[in-house]
Amino acid sequence: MGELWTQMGSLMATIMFVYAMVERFFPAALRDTLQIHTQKVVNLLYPYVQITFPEFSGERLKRSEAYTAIQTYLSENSSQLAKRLKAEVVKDSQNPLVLSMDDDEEVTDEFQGVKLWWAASKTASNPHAYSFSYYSPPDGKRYFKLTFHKKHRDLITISYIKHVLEEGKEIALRNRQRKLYTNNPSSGWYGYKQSKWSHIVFEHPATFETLAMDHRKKEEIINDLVKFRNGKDYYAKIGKAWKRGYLLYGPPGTGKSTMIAAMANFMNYDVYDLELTAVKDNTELRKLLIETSSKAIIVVEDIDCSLDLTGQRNMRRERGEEEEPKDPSKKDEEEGNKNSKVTLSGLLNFIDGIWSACGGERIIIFTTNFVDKLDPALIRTGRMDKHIELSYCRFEAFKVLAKNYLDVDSHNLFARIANLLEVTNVTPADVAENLMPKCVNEDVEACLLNLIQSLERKVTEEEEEEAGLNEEKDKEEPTQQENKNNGHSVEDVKENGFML
Ligand SMILES: Nc1ncnc2c1ncn2[C@@H]1O[C@H](COP(=O)(O)OP(=O)(O)OP(=O)(O)O)[C@@H](O)[C@H]1O
Ligand SMILES: [Mg+2]
Repeated sequence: MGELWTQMGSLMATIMFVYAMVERFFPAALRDTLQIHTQKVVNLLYPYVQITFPEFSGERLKRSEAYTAIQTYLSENSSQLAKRLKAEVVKDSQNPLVLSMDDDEEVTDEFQGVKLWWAASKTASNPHAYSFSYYSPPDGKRYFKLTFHKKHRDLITISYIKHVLEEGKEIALRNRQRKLYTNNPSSGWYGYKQSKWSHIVFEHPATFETLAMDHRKKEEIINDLVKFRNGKDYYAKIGKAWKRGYLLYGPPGTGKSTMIAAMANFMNYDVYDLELTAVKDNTELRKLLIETSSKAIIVVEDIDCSLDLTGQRNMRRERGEEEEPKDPSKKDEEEGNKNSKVTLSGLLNFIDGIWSACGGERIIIFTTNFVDKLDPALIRTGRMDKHIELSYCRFEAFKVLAKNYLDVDSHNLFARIANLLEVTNVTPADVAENLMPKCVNEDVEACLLNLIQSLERKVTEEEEEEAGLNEEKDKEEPTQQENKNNGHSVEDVKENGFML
């Protein structure tokens, strides 16, 4: 063994000596020729192909998208195999500390039975080369190097690299922090911080499991969403933009906003809450649409209150008929609307005009308490493809709320509650409020009894109200009859035979 080391040492020394001689005495031109020929010989004998993906490319030295996608792909798939890892803080990620392989580390990957090698490397540092550049690192340029056997060239260059880039982007999307956006008034669109949307991190805990509604209806919505999410090729095949509209309608407190949050969590989409009254005109509306990303839900809450979009009312005005008397509480709202010149046609174009197709994979949701007030054109199929009614709380929805709030599946008070929920209309919001323990020592039974009391009170109130109405009706009826008989009661008519 000792002899072997001695021989190796002397061989190395000889190589170094010859290399130093060549460097020193060979003319530069001759040296280059020698290098080219040596490379050719090596290429003949070396059966592997190498591809490098530099971190910064292009004139503006922007971080390469391919590099980022490869880094994400390798972090997820191969970081367990690497022995030396690098921890980086990544902005907008669910897990801000991301581990990736360190420089000069190598991992293997396999694709369709073919083995390949990824290495993370960096060129020697040159502190002067980029001293003026903000983007470039002073410690050399990083790159990934992919090595594979030349007989798999087609498979790797055509399929594998595409797979890595797509998978990397998909992982980044999955791990990103989702955002809730709202539109800025257009006065803030210019200047130093020009942005049409402001955002915060979207952190609503609602899910379809916690949403109280009919089980079958819930399943139907989930299936519809899954079909939409996987429908990229289908939408392309039928020549339709990859988007879908949902209209959520029902009384206040029945879970419309909660369902939007559950949908966003289920689909892993961002939410754009569009405040229509802050949009000046149709052009601005289009600009806002262009600035939304794909994998997003665009929401217009209370569409009936946002703008004067009720076609019926416009038609009535055209016919010169009187409008319904205005609710004084809506005065302020309408005054705000006067500043907005967004028209119904602008909104229709927003939903399904040519511009709406840019980006793809978007869901548009309108919510309203009064579905009948909306223009049929606004909610026709193709614009609002699926109409979902969220209604009052029945027993099945109650069971979900009882599970959420009290963690019970059954109780002997459930039967009474079921009967009460059949005869009165209460919203899930009301039921939820009653189920919530009001102090630390309130147990399940106390909460259920609270609910029963509140439901019974409501039933009694409704009965009294109905009795009052009937009484009024009874009083009114003879008066009407008297009027008809010119001031004489039915009995008068019968007795005296007055008839007109
Ligand atoms: N179907 C439901 N499932 C679970 N919780 C619900 C449901 N409906 C209402 N809630 C509860 O009631 C609260 C109010 O519900 P939400 O804001 O979703 O109602 P909404 O239909 O959007 O009302 P509005 O029409 O006034 O905007 C929620 O915070 C939620 O806790
Ligand atoms: Mg709401």
